[in-house]
Amino acid sequence: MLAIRIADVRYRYGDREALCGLSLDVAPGETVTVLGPNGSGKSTLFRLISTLMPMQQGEIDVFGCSVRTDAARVRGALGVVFQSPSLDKKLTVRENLRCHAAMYGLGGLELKRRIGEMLGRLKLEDRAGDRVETLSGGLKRRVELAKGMLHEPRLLVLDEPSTGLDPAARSDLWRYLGEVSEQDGVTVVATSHLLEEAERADRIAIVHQGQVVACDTPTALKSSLGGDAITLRSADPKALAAAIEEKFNCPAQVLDGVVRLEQPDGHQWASRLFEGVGDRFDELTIGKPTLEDVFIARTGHRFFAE
Ligand SMILES: Nc1ncnc2c1ncn2[C@@H]1O[C@H](COP(=O)(O)OP(=O)(O)OP(=O)(O)O)[C@@H](O)[C@H]1O
Repeated sequence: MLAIRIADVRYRYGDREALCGLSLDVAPGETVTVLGPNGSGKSTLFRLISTLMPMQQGEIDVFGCSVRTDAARVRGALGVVFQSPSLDKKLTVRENLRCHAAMYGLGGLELKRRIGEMLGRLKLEDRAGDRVETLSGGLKRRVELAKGMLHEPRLLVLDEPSTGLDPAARSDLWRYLGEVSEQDGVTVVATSHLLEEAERADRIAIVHQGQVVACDTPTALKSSLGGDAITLRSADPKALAAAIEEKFNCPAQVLDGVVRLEQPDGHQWASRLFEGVGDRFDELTIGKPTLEDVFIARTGHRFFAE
């Protein structure tokens, strides 16, 4: 049984279509990043999976339970970490965890055990009695995670979990997510608009304008481009692209004033380009394809220009 089955989901806010037939399957125990630029529909998808908004069209099942007809069971299987802080600043770390546990009917010795375990795993033991308002951003995120994991969910969904974290705290967060996935078999689905952190997951679902445009392991996505990414800067990029296409009979794309090609043998292409059209460009760069190159290849847009 799949951990999540998302089939042809559409969602509109008035005239604006935020999800346009989005489909994605997630297997139990996987970590998946839903990667997309601002406005691509990630938070809308997160809200639908976590039953915070009613579905309009399409289906979402969590461990076989429909978010439409079985929302209570879906919620029982889910741990949710929101983009905006959900902690009570005036309460201590332990008090926040206790309040959350009450909503799941947890109490007594079992609750004590779970709180102790979460505080230990997230290295929060010595801060358990501190008010949340006195904690750093990274520590607060760890408390959010402890809260999301307290009732031992089978699936953890996180909306932009590294918002406001510095690179070290972000790395800690992903190490922890890797641990819960490997040690506890928890399925992790996190939205992100950060290319570099998306690569920490087993698979990446790239979302553009409310649809999944590519979904695979980070390595497979990058190797799907089949070669090196070559970029050329020129005073007249359109004329340069036209000259390359005519001379070498290969596609050359102009994006944000830069000419781009993808070719399997970048270095040989560099000498060909210098010989053939060297007088038309000022700078040539060759690199292994990045996730941004994958995004450009699949959408025709730059990731951060959206
Ligand atoms: N409450 C709302 N009312 C109207 N339009 C909305 C609402 N929430 C989101 N939208 C629109 O739906 C589209 C998708 O937004 P969504 O927040 O799901 O994207 P996102 O990928 O999470 O973006 P971000 O990374 O900026 O959080 C956007 O065009 C957004 O403006």
